[in-house]
Amino acid sequence: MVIKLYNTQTRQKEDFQPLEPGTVKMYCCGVTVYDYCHLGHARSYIAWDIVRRYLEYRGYTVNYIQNFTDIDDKILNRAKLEGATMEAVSNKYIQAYFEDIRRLNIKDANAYPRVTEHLPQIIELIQELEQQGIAYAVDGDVYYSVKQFNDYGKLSGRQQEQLQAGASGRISQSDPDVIKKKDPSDFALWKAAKLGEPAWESPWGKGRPGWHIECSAMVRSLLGNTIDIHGGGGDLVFPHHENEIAQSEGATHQPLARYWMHNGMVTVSGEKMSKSLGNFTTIRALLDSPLDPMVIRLFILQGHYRKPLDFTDEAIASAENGWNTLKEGLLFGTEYGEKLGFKPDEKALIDDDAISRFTTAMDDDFNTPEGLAVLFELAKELRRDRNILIHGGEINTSTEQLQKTWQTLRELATVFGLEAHPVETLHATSLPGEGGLSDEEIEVFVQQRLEAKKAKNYGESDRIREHLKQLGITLIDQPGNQTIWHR
Ligand SMILES: Nc1ncnc2c1ncn2[C@@H]1O[C@H](COP(=O)(O)OP(=O)(O)OP(=O)(O)O)[C@@H](O)[C@H]1O
Ligand SMILES: [Zn+2]
Repeated sequence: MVIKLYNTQTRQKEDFQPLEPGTVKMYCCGVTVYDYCHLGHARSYIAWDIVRRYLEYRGYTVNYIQNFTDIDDKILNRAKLEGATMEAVSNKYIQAYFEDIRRLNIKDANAYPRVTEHLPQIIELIQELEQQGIAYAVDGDVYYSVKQFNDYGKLSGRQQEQLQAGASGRISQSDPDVIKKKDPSDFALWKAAKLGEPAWESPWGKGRPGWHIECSAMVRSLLGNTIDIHGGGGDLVFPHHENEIAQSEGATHQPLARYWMHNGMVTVSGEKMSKSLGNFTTIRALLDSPLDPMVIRLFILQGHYRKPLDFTDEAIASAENGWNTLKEGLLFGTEYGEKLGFKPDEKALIDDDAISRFTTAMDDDFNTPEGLAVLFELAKELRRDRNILIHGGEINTSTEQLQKTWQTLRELATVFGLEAHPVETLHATSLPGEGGLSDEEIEVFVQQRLEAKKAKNYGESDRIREHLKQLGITLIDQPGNQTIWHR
C-alpha cells in the first residue's frame, strides 16, 4: 500500500512519492526562541515526529531538519526585559526546548540550523533575488516584490488583488515601511540596523534578515532546491510559507516542496493557544504536575494532526486513563512473561492482521486516532488476561497468542513513540519493608537517575523521581549535576 498524505497546496490527499526512492527530505519550521514551549508546540513537533517515525517504519531514510529562529523582534524585546543579550535569551530557550521536547520522546532532528549561523546563505539568496529583479533595496532595507512572482498565493489560495486590497486597508500610510515599499503586499527580506540592536554586515549596509528568508536559505543549504515534505502549523500557511515559496522558487525556478503538511492548532476555549495571547500552558508546567509525558503524547495522538485540538482538564484526564490501559498492556510481558514462559527469541511472533489494520490507518494521511484504536484493542486483550492472573485464575489464551499480542503492541507503540517503564519492578526489588528506603538505597536511585539524565533518558529519570516521591523522598537538583534529597 502506498502512503497517502494531504497536501495543503493541492487541497487533496496524494500518493506519497519522494524525489529519490527510499529517502525523504523533510523540513519543519522551528520555534522562535523567546519563551518556554507550550502544548501547541508539543503538538506540532509530535505530529512531525510521528510522520517521521512512520516513514522510517515503512522503510524510508528520513533526513529531518528543524530550525531555530534566533533573530527576531520578540527575542529582542525579551532580552530587554531580562536585561540580557539576544544570544543569551535564545540559548536559554533552546536549551529549555531540548529539555521539554526530549521528555516527550520526540526524536532529535538531523540538524537544528540557527539564523545566526546562516547569514552568508541568507545574504546570497537575497542577492540572487535582487539580480533577478524580484527584490529591491531602499535605504538599507530590501523588499520582495510580490508582483514579480506569478505563482504568489498558490499555497494559501489568496489572489494578488485580494492581498493588495487587504494590505492597503490594514496599513497606516505613515508607517515608514509602507512609504518605502513599492506595493503594500511586498515584504521585507532584509531590515536596516536600528540603533542599539544586533546587526550584521551586508551589501546593503548593516542590518538583519526578515523572518521568512531564513527557512528558504536553510532548506536550500541543507537539503537542496526541492524537498519532499515541508511542515509547520496551519497558522504559517500565510504569509510565512507563501513567502518561503516566493523566495525559493523565485530564485531557483524549481518547486520548493513536493508536499506541504500543516498541523491544526491546539486551542483553549476555541482560541489558538499562543505565547502572544498569553493563554498557554507550558510543557514543563504540565509535566511538573506531575504528569507522565506519555499522557501528553497520547492526548495529542488521539486527535488527527490536521484538526483543531481543544485543551481541557477533562481531555487530559481521559488521556491519563487511556495511558494506564496502554501501559498495563505494554508491561504485560515484563510482569508475566517469565511466569507464562514467553520465549525471548520468538521476535517474529507478530499479529499480522493488527499490523495491517494499523498501517491501513496510518497510510491514510497518518490517521493516529484509528491507529491508536488497534493499540487499545491489543492492550484490552492483555488486560483481560492480566486481571485473571492477578486474581489467581486460569487463563484460556495460549502463551503464544499472548506473546504475539504483547509484541505487536510494543512494536506499534514504538512507532507512536509511546514508552512504558515498570515502576512496579522498582517496588518489587527495592522496597525494604517497614522502615522505608535506607540512605544507601536512595543514593543508588539518585545515581541511576543521574546516569539516565546524562543519557538524556528523561522518561527514566522522571520515573525514578516519581517513584521516590511516592515513597516520601524529595529530590532537589543543584547546578553541576548534583542532586540532594530529603525525606
Ligand atoms: N497553538 C498551537 N497549536 C499547534 N501548533 C502551534 C501552536 N502555536 C504554535 N504552533 C506551531 O509551532 C511552531 C513554532 O511556532 P513559533 O515559535 O513560531 O510559535 P508562535 O506561533 O510564535 O507562538 P505564539 O503564537 O504562541 O506566539 C509553528 O509551526 C507553529 O505553527
Ligand atoms: Zn519556516
